[in-house]
Amino acid sequence: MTQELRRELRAEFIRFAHSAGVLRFGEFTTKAGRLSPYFFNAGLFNDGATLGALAEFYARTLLDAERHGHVRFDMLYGPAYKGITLASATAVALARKERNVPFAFNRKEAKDHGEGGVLIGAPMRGRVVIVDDVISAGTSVRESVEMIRAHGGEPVGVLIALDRQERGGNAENVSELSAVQEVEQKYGLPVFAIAGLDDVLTFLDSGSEAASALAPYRQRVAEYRMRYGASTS
Ligand SMILES: O=P(O)(O)OC[C@H]1O[C@H](OP(=O)(O)OP(=O)(O)O)[C@H](O)[C@@H]1O
Ligand SMILES: O=C(O)c1cc(=O)[nH]c(=O)[nH]1
Repeated sequence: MTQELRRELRAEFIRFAHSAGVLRFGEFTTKAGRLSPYFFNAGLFNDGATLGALAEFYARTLLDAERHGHVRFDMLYGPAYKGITLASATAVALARKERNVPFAFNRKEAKDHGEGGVLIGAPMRGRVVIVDDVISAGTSVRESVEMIRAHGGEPVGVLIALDRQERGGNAENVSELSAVQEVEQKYGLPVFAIAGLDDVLTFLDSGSEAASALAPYRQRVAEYRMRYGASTS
C-alpha cells in the first residue's frame, strides 16, 4: 500500500468509526482519569456489518505491515473479552484475502471442567499477533505476552484500532512515552494501529458535513493533544 492509500485507509476508518457511533466527541473520562474530548468505544461495533467492516480494516493494516516487512506472523491472539471478537473477525477477514491463519483467545477465569484451561482456539505456536482495540496502561498487552509465551508461542506484534498517541501517566503526571511507545520499548513489539489521534484531527479539519457539525470539538481535541500528546508514536 502506498503512503497515499494508507492515509486514505486511516481517513476512511475514522469516518467509519464516527458514523458507527464508536468514535464520539463530548466529555469523557479515560481509564487514566483524564478528561478527554473524544472517546473510542469499540464495544459499539456490535452488529455483523460493522464488526465485519472493522475486521477488514484490521486485516488490511496487518497485511500492509507484513508486505512492508514490519512483521511476519503465523496466528492471532485476542485478549478477553473484546479481543475475542476482534481477533476472530480479523481471522475471517484475513481468510477472505487468501491468508487463512489460526486464532486463539483466553478465558478471564480458568475453567476446571470439560476441556479446562484458559485458552480457547488453535494451539499456541509460531509467531503471534495480539489483536485488541486500544492500549491504555498496557496491562492487556503484558498479560497477553505472558499468556502467549507460557503456551509456547512467540509474540511478534500488536494490532489495535486506535492509537490515542498520548503520553502515559494520569491527569496531572504525564510521562515521556505514550502507552504504545512503552509497549514497543518494553517488549520490543511493534504496534500497528489502523488510525491515531492525528487522523482524528485530520477528520475534524476535513470540512466534511460530519466534521462541520463537530467544529466545537476541534479546538478541544487540539488542546488535549497539546497537553497530553506524545511526540511521535
Ligand atoms: O492497556 P490496558 O490498560 O490493559 O487497557 C486496554 C484494555 O482495556 C480494555 O479491555 P478491558 O481490560 O477493560 O476488558 P474487556 O475487553 O473485557 O472490556 C481494552 O479492550 C483493552 O484490552
Ligand atoms: O484510555 C481509555 O480509557 C480509553 C480511551 C478510549 O478512547 N477508548 C477506550 O476504550 N479506552
